[in-house]
Amino acid sequence: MENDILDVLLSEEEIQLKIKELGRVISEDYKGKNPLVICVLKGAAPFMSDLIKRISIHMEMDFMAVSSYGASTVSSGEVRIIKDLDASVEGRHILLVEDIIDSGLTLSYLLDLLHRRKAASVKIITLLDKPHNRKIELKPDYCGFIVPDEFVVGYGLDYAERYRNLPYIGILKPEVYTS
Ligand SMILES: O=P(O)(O)OC[C@H]1O[C@H](OP(=O)(O)OP(=O)(O)O)[C@H](O)[C@@H]1O
Ligand code: HPA
Ligand SMILES: [Mg+2]
Repeated sequence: MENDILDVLLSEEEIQLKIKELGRVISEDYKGKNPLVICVLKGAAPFMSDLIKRISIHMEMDFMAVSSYGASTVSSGEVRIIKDLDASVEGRHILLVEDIIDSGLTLSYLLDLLHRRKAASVKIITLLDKPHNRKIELKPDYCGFIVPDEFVVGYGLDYAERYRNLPYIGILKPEVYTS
């Protein structure tokens, strides 16, 4: 598995330090709001799990599973809901947790959905932002790191469902997905 990684982009330590800082800011910004923190499965699961431990105010969590990449490095453009939320979002302050924003298609679909379901507010927190190939203009409210235009894996991010279990974020060798 490790042999397929070209370079380590972000170490475990760098990721954890950033999450601590993001948790502090979120705790301040959402004081008294009891936010509903929504994890966009599967990629955001490790980030969500580390982030909530750094949030020091009351909050609730829920999960949604969507997929648009399948076994490809390019978005299919079609976002499929695989698992919907358990609870209503009406009147709630929502914080959407993502691992990466790339084309922007996944989040623009979810933003639209949550607004139609009458959330009081919807904000986005992403660990990684890859702004180079946006198909839709979209800016995160909170962001860990801007990453280069490379296919990255690890810490939840996959290629064809693999590499999610790497504890760091690395650049995948192009021969892995071009061969
Ligand atoms: O901005 P976009 O181009 O839409 O790409 C970002 C989305 O793509 C990946 O999820 P994917 O659909 O591969 O599902 P997964 O989280 O289960 O890996 C990633 O986790 C984001 O949710
Ligand atoms: O660079 C990426 N890596 C893994 N999953 C992704 N989904 C969108 N971009 C990426
Ligand atoms: Mg995802």
